[in-house]
Amino acid sequence: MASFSLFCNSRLSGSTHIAAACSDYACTKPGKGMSSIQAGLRCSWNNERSSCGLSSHRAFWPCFHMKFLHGCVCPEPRAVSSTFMSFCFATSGLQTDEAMGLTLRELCADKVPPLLLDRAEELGFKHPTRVQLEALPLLLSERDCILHSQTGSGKTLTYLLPVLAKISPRRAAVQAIVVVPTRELGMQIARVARKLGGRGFELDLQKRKSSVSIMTLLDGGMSTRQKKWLKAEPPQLIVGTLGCICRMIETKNLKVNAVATIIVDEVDTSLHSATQKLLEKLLAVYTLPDQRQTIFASATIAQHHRFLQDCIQRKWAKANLVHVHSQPAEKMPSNILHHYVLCSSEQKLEALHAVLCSDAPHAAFIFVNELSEKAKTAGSKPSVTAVHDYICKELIGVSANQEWDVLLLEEDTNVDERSATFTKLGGRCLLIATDLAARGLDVPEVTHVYNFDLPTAASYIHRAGRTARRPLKSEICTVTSFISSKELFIINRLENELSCKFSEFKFSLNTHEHWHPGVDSVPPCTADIPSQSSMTICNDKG
Ligand SMILES: Nc1ncnc2c1ncn2[C@@H]1O[C@H](COP(=O)(O)OP(=O)(O)OP(=O)(O)O)[C@@H](O)[C@H]1O
Repeated sequence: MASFSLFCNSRLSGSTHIAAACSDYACTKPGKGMSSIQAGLRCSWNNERSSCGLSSHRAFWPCFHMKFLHGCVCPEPRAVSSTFMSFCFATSGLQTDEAMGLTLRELCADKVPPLLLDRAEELGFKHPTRVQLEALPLLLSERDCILHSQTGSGKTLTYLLPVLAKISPRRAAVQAIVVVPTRELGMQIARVARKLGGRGFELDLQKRKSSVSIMTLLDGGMSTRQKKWLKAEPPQLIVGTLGCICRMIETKNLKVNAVATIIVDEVDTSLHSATQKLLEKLLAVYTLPDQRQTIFASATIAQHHRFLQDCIQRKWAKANLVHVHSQPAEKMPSNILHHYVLCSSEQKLEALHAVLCSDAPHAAFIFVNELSEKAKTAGSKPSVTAVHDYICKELIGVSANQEWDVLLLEEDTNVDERSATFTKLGGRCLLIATDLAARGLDVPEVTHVYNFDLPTAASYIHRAGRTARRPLKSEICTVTSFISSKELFIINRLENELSCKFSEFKFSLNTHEHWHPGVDSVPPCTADIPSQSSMTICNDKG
């Protein structure tokens, strides 16, 4: 038996909503724990306080067994279920979700085929990450959802499991679409989907075909063979860029009448004037929200309350769209250290070389800003290429780390080279890239990220997020930005906007050996911020 307290503004509606919220959330918990949670629910009033007792099955309600009886102000009765959940996680005092002991299998029991769960376990997904814990029950009960959580927190598995579980492998029709901003992210998501649900477990226990066929529709990569395949034997899952998917629908190569789920990954990248029109067509014209489940995902969604309302008003999603905001106080993983190096623009390349030699990262991403349109028209050499060439010249063959695979990724690289670069990612690689590589790419070996040029705050989050990608571990990773003294104010701004602390790496150009950090092993300040979790809910009444 465990209990918690909620403070509400209004007695009557508060008590009703708490009861409704608890049973609503209990209903989203699959399996045998559910009935005992509902049975044990009771509400009573005590000086403006509604106290709910929950007795539950141990396996399904582990967080309540560890800490309970906390107060939580509920500002809006309708938001009570979000408060309820955020409260549970924020006050549970748990460091990792693994510590809660709940397995992915228990969380998804009865809603995800055992073969799919077996495969997830084989791939190392045994315990859910925080966002999986919060969102999977909702997604598995068919709710439309905005998944808003840190980079590397496991959003891909969060939406792929319910999608693959819902697809009927014996029906030759496109049943789900994942929209991605770049071809590299598309290739990566298709790879994860194939590992989970693609060829490999062809037959289920009743000896029926149970693998899902997956196809990518990525810019620049549509062959006649693919178009024929789309028509003759449609795949069940499509992973593609918005432009490519819309083109295929308009040219009637892709039929969407059987689509039951659409996921828009990195959704904030689709909200610019050019792409938003295409997104509008896909979500509100070619397909209808009432006939499908809609999932949006990103680590950065500016003005998320407004985004949620807009989605409902524009009929991009159903009116009961839920915003799952996992750990909102921590914009970035707390195991990332943030450093900056002060140097003039002429010294930058040398400084980068020196830091690389000093850090000797296992694998790293080096981000360089794209050239301005003006510079491009003037025929200037992209600085990303210049950095790549310099690194190759200086590092390869002379350094002790000559086994690094130095790779280049930028917009102007042709499709085949981009695919080749993507397949080489992993192991001991140094990728020099523009922001093309900032979104979603998952190379768990990356321990260091370098900002040769400073990005915007949102881009900083995504670039930094290419490291620290083992959600249930806390190895320390580093992001180093190279700035001139004139750019120091930007660092201050980033500190405020991102709630993180930067420390200076001091360095002398003549003596690379004497590199030393300004402050030794500064713990990231986000570690001091109390862990929180919140979730906003919007129903028919808004
Ligand atoms: N339950 C889990 N247990 C262990 N590892 C996991 C689990 N879920 C996901 N991962 C791993 O965590 C890493 C990050 O996952 P993923 O790429 O889905 O993050 P993300 O939240 O989509 O990040 P981004 O916002 O940067 O795209 C991947 O290497 C993935 O394999």
